[in-house]
Amino acid sequence: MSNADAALTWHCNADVAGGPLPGLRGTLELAGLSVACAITEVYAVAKHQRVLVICGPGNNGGDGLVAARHLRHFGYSPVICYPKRTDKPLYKGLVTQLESLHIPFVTVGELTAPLSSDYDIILDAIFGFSFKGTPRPPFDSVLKMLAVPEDKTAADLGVPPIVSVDIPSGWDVEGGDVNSIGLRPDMLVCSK
Ligand SMILES: NC(=O)C1=CN([C@@H]2O[C@H](COP(=O)(O)OP(=O)(O)OC[C@H]3O[C@@H](n4cnc5c(N)ncnc54)[C@H](OP(=O)(O)O)[C@@H]3O)[C@@H](O)[C@H]2O)[C@@H](O)CC1
Repeated sequence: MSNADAALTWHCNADVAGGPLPGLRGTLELAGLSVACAITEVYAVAKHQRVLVICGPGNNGGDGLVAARHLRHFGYSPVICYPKRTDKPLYKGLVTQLESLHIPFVTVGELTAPLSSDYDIILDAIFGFSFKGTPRPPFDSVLKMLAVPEDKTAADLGVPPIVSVDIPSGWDVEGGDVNSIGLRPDMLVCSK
């Protein structure tokens, strides 16, 4: 059994450690762990160690914060961009856990093109099913860095493989890429 499988089994096993965590904390933990496990299956740490985790202001961002912690435990080197934080205790706790693991945080201004020079994978945890309208700052400029127009390739633009949580960020949950954001993830991790 891999470390990722062991972690997922532990989380889902109601007989250990009092069982799964309740409420939003529990769902974030399970979602984030599942995302990290999915990444280990597809992007081996030996070739994809440097992971940029971009977290939005809602629960999609929370999935990303949890995934970053597990990725670190699985041997990856995550770096987090979390430009719009909340004061909610659950989220402050997630950030404290990441800081205690010495996982670096970067600002949007510190992200420079081409991203492939600094990162092997991007984890897109910016927006999920509650995204509405057109992206507002600072996420509009982040999404532009991740966009790959139809007539270009990610390699042309130096955009690393993108793993999106639940929905490609900037896409409408029903209508798709109605704003022509151009974010085209290589992998989507979502719950059924
Ligand atoms: N059962 C569950 O709930 C579970 C949910 N889970 C995960 O959570 C995700 C849903 O989470 P969510 O509902 O918190 O919303 P999410 O998509 O993260 O974004 C909301 C934030 O985005 C912002 N925002 C919106 N539009 C914007 C714009 N145009 N430009 C800029 N900002 C904009 C908006 O800001 P506001 O409009 O309030 O100012 C708000 O702060 C879901 O997809 C899944 O991944 C799983 O963990 C497990 C169970």
